Amino acid sequence: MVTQDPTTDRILAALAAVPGPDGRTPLPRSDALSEIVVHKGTVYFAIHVDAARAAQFEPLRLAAENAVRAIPGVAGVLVSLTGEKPAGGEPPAPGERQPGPRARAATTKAGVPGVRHIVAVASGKGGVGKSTTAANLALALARLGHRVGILDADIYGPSLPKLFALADSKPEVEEGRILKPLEAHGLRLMSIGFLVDQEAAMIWRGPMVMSALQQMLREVAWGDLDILVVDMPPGTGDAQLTMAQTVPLSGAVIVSTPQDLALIDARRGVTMFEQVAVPVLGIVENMSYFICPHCGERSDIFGHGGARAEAQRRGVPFLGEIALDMTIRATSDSGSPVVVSAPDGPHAQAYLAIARRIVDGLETAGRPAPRIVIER
Ligand SMILES: Nc1ncnc2c1ncn2[C@@H]1O[C@H](COP(=O)(O)OP(=O)(O)OP(=O)(O)O)[C@@H](O)[C@H]1O
Repeated sequence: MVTQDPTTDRILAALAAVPGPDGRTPLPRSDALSEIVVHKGTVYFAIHVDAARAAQFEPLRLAAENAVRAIPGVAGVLVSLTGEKPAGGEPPAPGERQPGPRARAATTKAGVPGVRHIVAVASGKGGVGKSTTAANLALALARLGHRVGILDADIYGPSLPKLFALADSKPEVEEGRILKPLEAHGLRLMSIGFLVDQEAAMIWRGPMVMSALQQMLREVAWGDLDILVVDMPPGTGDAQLTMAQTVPLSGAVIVSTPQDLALIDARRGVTMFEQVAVPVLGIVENMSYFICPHCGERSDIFGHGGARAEAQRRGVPFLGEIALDMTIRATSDSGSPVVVSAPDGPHAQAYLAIARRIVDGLETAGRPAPRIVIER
């Protein structure tokens, strides 16, 4: 027998029996319901509520989930509460000003209990080696003795399952809807790639992506962590800006290659984090230079040093250089990044040096500004 996905109309009809956030208007008629996505029998949607009162709306989330679960043919339901209004929501009242990015950041960011620092690893454009860098830096931070987690926020192109050879692994549900992170090489890991089909995630739009991210951040039993590394989606568009605003980041690391074009994008990345008042911990130059495996001669294929100069220009720290080397690629492809597979080699040492600078940067960023006392 071939079962068909339940139709959106059938789901809306079921949800009509559930009062929305105001306690009266049926959910489909309130402006709180996101788009509904159905993929292989599983129904996904989000309910937009006041972020400051999110816990209060848990019964609403459960009621919506139960109503949809009762529809014949529904294999699973994933409903999330989000604090974000859907795009094109109510315009501000006359005379009312839209909050600027900083104000919005302040109203929507709540810390993640048990997690001391959240650090974004970002890049202005794709393919510069951001995920490889994030994974190796997380491993290097763990080698320095910190308790480290890594969250793959790249919903459209998750890399963690491959980087840690966990493509067939699924997280266990711990209690209620709290997920247990996977573990590898002493890190706790979560990725959308562990939870849903890549095809399903590809069709998600802004609010769905945000709700999935908030869930991976807040409905995962991260436990006590010193640092949670977030592998951000590449680019500096609206989705990245919203993430930078809503994730309570202690700081951001920008990955760039040395070419001019990549550096222009890296500059945009620095600007984006500065706009939302997230300290930029520094820039990493990846694929910085090449050492010939046969003759050992070094060549600066892309014109090495551009990121250092860019960091200087922007007044942000330069964190270090990582070589373009086949072992970095091959070890990542085989699920055992270079910091663990060649822990004494030069690449692992380079990542460790960068990790130390990140820790220093976090300490400085978290410290109150020094009080200057003028002695007479
Ligand atoms: N230093 C390096 N030396 C050699 N290969 C590298 C290096 N860094 C990354 N790579 C390789 O480059 C490719 C892209 O890397 P990665 O997936 O980390 O980039 P990304 O910036 O996260 O890309 P996207 O954001 O588009 O997913 C991978 O095949 C990776 O193994």
